[in-house]
Amino acid sequence: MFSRDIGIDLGTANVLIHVKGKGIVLNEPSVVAMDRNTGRVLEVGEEARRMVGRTPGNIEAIRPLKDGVIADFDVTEAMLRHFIDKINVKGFFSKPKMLICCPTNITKVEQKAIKEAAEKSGGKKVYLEEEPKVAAVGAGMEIYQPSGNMVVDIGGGTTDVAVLSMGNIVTAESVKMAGDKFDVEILQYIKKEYKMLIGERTAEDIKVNVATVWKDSRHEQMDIRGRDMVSGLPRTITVYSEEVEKALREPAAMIVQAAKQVLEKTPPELSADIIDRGVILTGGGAMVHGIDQLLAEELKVPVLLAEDPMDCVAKGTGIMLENIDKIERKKIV
Ligand SMILES: Nc1ncnc2c1ncn2[C@@H]1O[C@H](COP(=O)(O)OP(=O)(O)OP(=O)(O)O)[C@@H](O)[C@H]1O
Repeated sequence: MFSRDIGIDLGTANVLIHVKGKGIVLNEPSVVAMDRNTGRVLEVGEEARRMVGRTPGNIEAIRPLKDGVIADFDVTEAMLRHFIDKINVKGFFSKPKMLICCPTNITKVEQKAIKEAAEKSGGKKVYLEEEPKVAAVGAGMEIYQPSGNMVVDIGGGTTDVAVLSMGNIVTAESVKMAGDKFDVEILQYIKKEYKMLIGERTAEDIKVNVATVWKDSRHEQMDIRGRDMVSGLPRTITVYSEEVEKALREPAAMIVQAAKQVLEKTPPELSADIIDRGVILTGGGAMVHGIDQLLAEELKVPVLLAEDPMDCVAKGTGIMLENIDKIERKKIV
């Protein structure tokens, strides 16, 4: 019977859902707005994100997955079910297979609960897969060959670095430093340097429009608004690429360090392949200006940004589900 298998990138910053034959059908921030008094979920996704930093006392906008781990399991489960229900799985002809890609560091108990939540939402068979592997597949790497492929997946909460060969991870590292932490560093820099408080959204705007992690490669400026810590009044200042580059030096160095550690542990034959093929960057954090140049300089290997880096995991789930199909069909024959 016609089936529409579903792949889910359950990320710290965003949730993406890929449906076989349709492509990516949902892409929303991993945010849930709740009533603090009743515990009731008010909004999920984009609507909830608009509320971050702008809610009255009784409403809270939560990111249930923080730093690449599940900070609030019940809310994560509610969010997952909301998104699956939104794409109306129950309206599909047959119950779909689901492949979910969740943070690398979650516990066995959490894995089981995520599987159960997906099954309850209409999944026939639910698989969980490791994020860097799926990201590499989604970026078009031939990870099933006996050769070394290196991927650096810079998400919202974590950066996962992995060398893969013959379909499996050979060496890997995961650090809690990625796109969202860059926002926090920028926020803290503005606080320290200008004695001004800004919101998460403003910090992210600075990261996207002004920041760079590669010295002298970007010369932008932006007027930003916040609250003066001394007078308590609204204030506007101008920030420049050069100062943000300095503020992001340390966090960027942590990502470089994780990649170096992986290369140091990689068997020499696979290292040779990586020199030929280059390192592929995936995840939204990989779009931070200059990170490809910084890594290329530090690792002494070519570094390439994947096409649509934020979509790699979701696309990868689609490709992997087709492979599962092929394996299962072979078993039947
Ligand atoms: N143009 C851009 N420039 C810089 N950063 C960006 C850009 N677009 C998105 N980002 C950042 O990408 C991050 C989100 O990436 P992504 O959606 O891949 O994370 P995730 O998969 O949800 O997280 P994780 O892998 O940690 O679970 C956010 O920090 C966001 O600010």
